[in-house]
Order: sequence, then C-alpha cells, then structure tokens
Amino acid sequence: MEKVSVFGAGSWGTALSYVLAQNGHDLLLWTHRAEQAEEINNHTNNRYLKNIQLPDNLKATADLRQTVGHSDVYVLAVPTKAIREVCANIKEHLNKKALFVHVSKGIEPDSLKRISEMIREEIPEQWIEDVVVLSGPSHAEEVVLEHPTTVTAACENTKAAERIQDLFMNNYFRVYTNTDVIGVEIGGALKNIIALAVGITDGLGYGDNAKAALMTRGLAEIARLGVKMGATPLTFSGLSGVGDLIVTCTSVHSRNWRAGNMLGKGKSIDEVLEEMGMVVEGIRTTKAAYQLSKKHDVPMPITAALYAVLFEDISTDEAVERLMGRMKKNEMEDLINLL
Ligand SMILES: NC(=O)C1=CN([C@@H]2O[C@H](COP(=O)(O)OP(=O)(O)OC[C@H]3O[C@@H](n4cnc5c(N)ncnc54)[C@H](OP(=O)(O)O)[C@@H]3O)[C@@H](O)[C@H]2O)C=CC1
Ligand SMILES: O=C(CO)COP(=O)(O)O
Repeated sequence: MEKVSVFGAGSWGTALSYVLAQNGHDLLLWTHRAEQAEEINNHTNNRYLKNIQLPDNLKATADLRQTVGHSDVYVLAVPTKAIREVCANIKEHLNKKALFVHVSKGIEPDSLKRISEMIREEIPEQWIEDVVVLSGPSHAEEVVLEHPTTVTAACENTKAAERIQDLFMNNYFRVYTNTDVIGVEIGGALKNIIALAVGITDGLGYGDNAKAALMTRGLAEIARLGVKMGATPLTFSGLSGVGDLIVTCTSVHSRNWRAGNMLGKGKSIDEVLEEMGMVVEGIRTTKAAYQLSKKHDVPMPITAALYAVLFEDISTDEAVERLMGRMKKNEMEDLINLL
C-alpha cells in the first residue's frame, strides 16, 4: 500500500482514483471545487461519471497543501491547458522530492511543449524524482465499470515506470512499461486530432471507408512527426499509438469524436464546446501539431485540413476536397525516404 495524490477530479482523475483506491492505496484526490470534494466524499461524481458508486476509501479534498503533503507520488489529471497553473500551485507547497505522473493528452500551442516538458519547466528540478506518462486506450467510463483496459507507463527510468505499473495494475487494469516518453506523449496527444476528423466525416455521413482512411493515414502522419521529434517508430504500433487511435476514433465515449461529429453535422465550434461541458483536447492540439509540422518540415495533410476547418473557417466539404485532391503519392513514401 502506498500513499498517492491525484490532482484533478474530472472523468479521468476520478476513474484513476477509483483504480488506486480499489488497489488499497491511501489515496487523496484534489479538486479545485469544495462542493465537488464533498460530493466525492459521499461516493459520487455525477457530472463526470454518471451513476457510479465510488469506493469508500476514495477521499477527496479542495485543500491543495494537504494533497501535496499527503504523498510523494503526484498524478496530474487536469486538461493540458491547466497543467502549468496546477504545477505552479503545487510548487508553492513542495518540500520533498516527488514522482510526477501525468495522464493528460495534449501539446501546448506556441511553446510546442509536451506535458512532461511543461512539468519540468514549472517544478524546480530539486523536487522532481522523475516524470512518468501514463497513456493508452482507456475511456474513464469503461474503467469504472471494471472492463479490461490496457495502458503504458513511460519513463526513461524503467524503475520509475515500474513503480507506477505496480501502483495501478490489477485484474481489469493492465499496465505495460515503455522508455519512449516522446513517442507515448506524441501518440496520445495527436490521436485526438484524427478522432476529431473521423467524427467530422461520420457527421457528414461518409461511413467506414473514410474512417479507415483517416485512421491509417493519420497514424502515418503522427509517426512521421513523432520520429522526427525523436520517438521510436515502434511505439506508434503500441497501446499509446494505434491502440489509443482505435479507441478514440471508434468509441461513443470519445469527446473528440463527438465534437467532430457535431461539427460534421453543421454546428459551430462554440456550440459544440458549450454542449460538451468537458475538455476536447484535440482542438488546441491541432493548432500545436500544425505548428510542429511547420517547425519540423513534416507533411501532415489531415492535421492541416483540420486546422483550416477549426482556425481558418473553411467548410468541412472543402477540407475533404483538399485531402482527396492532393497530388499522387506512394503509400510507403516514408519508408522509401528512410532507405
Ligand atoms: N476521460 C478519459 O477517459 C481520459 C482522459 N484523458 C486525459 O486526461 C486529461 C483530463 O481529462 P478529463 O478528466 O477527461 O477531463 P474532464 O473535462 O472530464 O475534467 C477536467 C477536470 O479538470 C478540472 N480543471 C480544469 N482546469 C483546472 C484548473 N485550472 N485547476 C484545477 N482543476 C482544473 C476540471 O474542473 P471543473 O469541473 O471545475 O471544470 C475537471 O475536474 C485530458 O488531457 C484527457 O485527454 C486520458 C485518458 C482517458
Ligand atoms: O484518451 C481517451 C481515451 O483513451 C479519451 O479520449 P477523449 O478525450 O476523446 O474522450
């Protein structure tokens, strides 16, 4: 049994707390809203996980200082855009080294930082034992039903990844380890772009051929960028790559797919975001990935088409025309360029 602190009580922070509490750990979940802490201490979090009874030993608080002091394992489960703010607030209370685990899937626009890089920028090195990323095909809604789920814990330091593997692993939540932090972070963040695009084509009524095309060519462009940034190519065939791409592009639980679907049916971004009420990471990540593709000079046509829909106001029909009207290619051009 270990002491663990989880920061962020949305769907994923609550679902991971459920797993940790069930595994018998002494778990404290921090939320920035006191009324939500009270609800969780009465064993529900209905805004984020409807009709789920949370374990009795899942304790929540709105006291950040108490949560930082509670343990030396910090699981950060807030959206990418809140990572810096939450880290800056945690920093104020630090007086010992901690193992930071992040479970968020995004890249910061403009700075183009991955989340582990943002954490290392916000938290002084003296307080960081290591940074582990936990990622993979894992919708919160299914985890709390205890349906079999597999994820990857990635860290250059295998011992740190194994500590996180041991913390989370149980008979319905299976954790693998990986040392490729860049590949795991890039795969987890960029699959949301493809899920938005698939949602759009589903909303337009295009069906399964278009879905398979976007998923396959989407994985090719994610891997192309990731490898240029230093990732191991094989990581993209793993849980945090193709695994998470499959689940996010095909599951009704995916917020990114649902947001894309509404866009495909003609709603505006503002209408979509208001209706969702939960984070849709793929929108900001599309901007960041588009900027990364320019910076690294990597062609990413699906990302570019979605960027034009989201930020340049072209129609979804025109985006599809742009993608289908591109010049002829060899499917294996990346491999050919490597040889
Ligand atoms: N949901 C899932 O199945 C999975 C999600 N993820 C990733 O986990 C991350 C979190 O997602 P998820 O839990 O789903 O998101 P949700 O939208 O469900 O919840 C976000 C939570 O973060 C809180 N929050 C937002 N901003 C701040 C802030 N500045 N300070 C403190 N708390 C804040 C929100 O509080 P409030 O309620 O007040 O808005 C809410 O509790 C994302 O990067 C996502 O991609 C990864 C795997 C699975
Ligand atoms: O990352 C996820 C599942 O692995 C969650 O995806 P959404 O944010 O699209 O719901």
